[in-house]
Amino acid sequence: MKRVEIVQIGVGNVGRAVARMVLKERGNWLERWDLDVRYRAVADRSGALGGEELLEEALDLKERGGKLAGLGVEPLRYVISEPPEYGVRRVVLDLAVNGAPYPLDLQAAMGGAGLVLSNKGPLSRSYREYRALTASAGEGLRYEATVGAGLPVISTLQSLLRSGDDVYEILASPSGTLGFILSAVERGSSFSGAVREAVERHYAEPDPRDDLSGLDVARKALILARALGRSLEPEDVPFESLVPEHLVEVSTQEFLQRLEEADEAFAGRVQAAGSRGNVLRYLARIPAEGPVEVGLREVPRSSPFSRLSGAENAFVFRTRRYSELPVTVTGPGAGPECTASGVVYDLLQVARESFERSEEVLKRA
Ligand SMILES: NC(=O)C1=CN([C@@H]2O[C@H](COP(=O)(O)OP(=O)(O)OC[C@H]3O[C@@H](n4cnc5c(N)ncnc54)[C@H](OP(=O)(O)O)[C@@H]3O)[C@@H](O)[C@H]2O)C=CC1
Ligand SMILES: N[C@@H](CC=O)C(=O)O
Repeated sequence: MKRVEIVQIGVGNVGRAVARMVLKERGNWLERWDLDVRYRAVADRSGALGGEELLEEALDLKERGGKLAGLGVEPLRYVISEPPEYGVRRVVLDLAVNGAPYPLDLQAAMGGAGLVLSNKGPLSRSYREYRALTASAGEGLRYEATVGAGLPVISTLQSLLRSGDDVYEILASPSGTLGFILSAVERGSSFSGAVREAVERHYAEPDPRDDLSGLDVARKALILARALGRSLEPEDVPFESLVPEHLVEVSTQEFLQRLEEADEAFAGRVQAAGSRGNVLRYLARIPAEGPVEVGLREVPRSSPFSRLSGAENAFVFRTRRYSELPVTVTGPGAGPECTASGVVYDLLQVARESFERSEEVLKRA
């Protein structure tokens, strides 16, 4: 039997969907691949809860907004420092937000654990830190869910590059939240109502201003540019904010309460584009060379981007082999269930490949 233990950082909307999917599906993995997957620990900001005994209770507690500390936790760094039992493969799932777990991700990768990310933070720090993480984790790193949630975006890019194609540029509408808001306002919803709905559907980042400011799109563009082989720094990807100036500094709670103050101006921008026969979309252009562009664009109704609605994303890969008719990946690009699918697929790939690699080594020995 091939034994795998999960250390999961983050038990938020995505984290809970992942844990529930693993608990539901793992019986099939055991039957099909002899893969025995168990939780070593789940962690939130209050610490790490070990084992599986209280896992269901922990998921319910987090659903209600509680902290794992209430169930008894140890520091996450202790769990990461302690190696798994002999023969057990560890996979760390970083489903947290922003860059804080980076040192633990790095430590886990250096210790030989697999690393699966939905969190964009660890891959969008300085280029030096990016290289340290990707070099340490090697083939054990997967991050499909960081861009386009469960859509096969990173894997499509990697298969184009690995098969020897030249990717000239990626054009994308990569924000579920911004796509949802823009298409809702086009149909007559208010900006405030659309933002609140994106939050309720769990498309948005914990602070939706990380979506509205363009930061989340810039991070995705940086991840794609780096996957293309470009050694860019975060400041090489400037982005255009849609957050009203006077609501930048207030708390998240106050921002959500005062959203109505931005309704008129936002509707005005959408209507002005509409009167010219266009729509607004928040796009990213990631060329193989030259500046990466991220911002709000007015696109004609004939553009494939104008047809996107709700949390739909689109990624258009223009390459040497696909120059006239580009490769396009499109579908829902946000939401806990879709994101969990991407994470769970990566988890299985990392785990299975890790056992395959050691079987190869044994065969050669
Ligand atoms: N929602 C979506 O559609 C998608 C999300 N993602 C990415 O997935 C990640 C998770 O998103 P989501 O679940 O919606 O976010 P949530 O805010 O719902 O959950 C985040 C979780 O991470 C925990 N956390 C944050 N910082 C730390 C830390 N330093 N150490 C340990 N735990 C930490 C939080 O702990 P606590 O509960 O204590 O606050 C919380 O449990 C984000 O990075 C997001 O960008 C990617 C693709 C799509
Ligand atoms: N907040 C993000 C979630 C996925 O990365 C989005 O809206 O696209």
